[in-house]
Amino acid sequence: MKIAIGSDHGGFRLKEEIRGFLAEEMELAGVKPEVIDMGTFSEDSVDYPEFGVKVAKAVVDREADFGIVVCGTGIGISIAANKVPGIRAALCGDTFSARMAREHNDANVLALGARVTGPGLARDIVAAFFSSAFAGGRHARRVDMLRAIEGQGTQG
Ligand SMILES: O=C[C@H](O)[C@H](O)[C@H](O)COP(=O)(O)O
Repeated sequence: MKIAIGSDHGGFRLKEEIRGFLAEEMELAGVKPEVIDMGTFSEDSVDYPEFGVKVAKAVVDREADFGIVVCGTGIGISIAANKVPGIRAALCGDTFSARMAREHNDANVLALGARVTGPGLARDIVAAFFSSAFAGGRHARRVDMLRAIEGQGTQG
């Protein structure tokens, strides 16, 4: 499974930590990940929309199966990712939300706030997200409605 990951300067350190533990956590879920790091690559100040969109485009262009985006709060970068049609980015600060984001919303991007969520909890959130699967059924109808709002029909 390919995972695109990106952050601004506020999320840089947590992005680096996630890169470190992602393989370990996902292999526990029986998945071998390939991580595509889309930056940023230092703590120098940058603008979160650039990195949210880079990760989102990698997902809709199918260069990656999922994305992870990180900024200070996770808010700005998740808003940016969600501007790209086909993206369902979920800002998660707890493991229940991470599981529901996959099971109910078929989220394809996980957003985290590095100034809100510590690395230990972030690790558990990542594990919960990637060990959960879309439940379909009534939720598929609702996700189709989200796609319709984008004017994309049922594709994407
Ligand atoms: O939603 C936006 C993010 O939290 C950014 O990481 C934050 O706004 C960056 O703030 P600053 O430029 O003060 O580090």
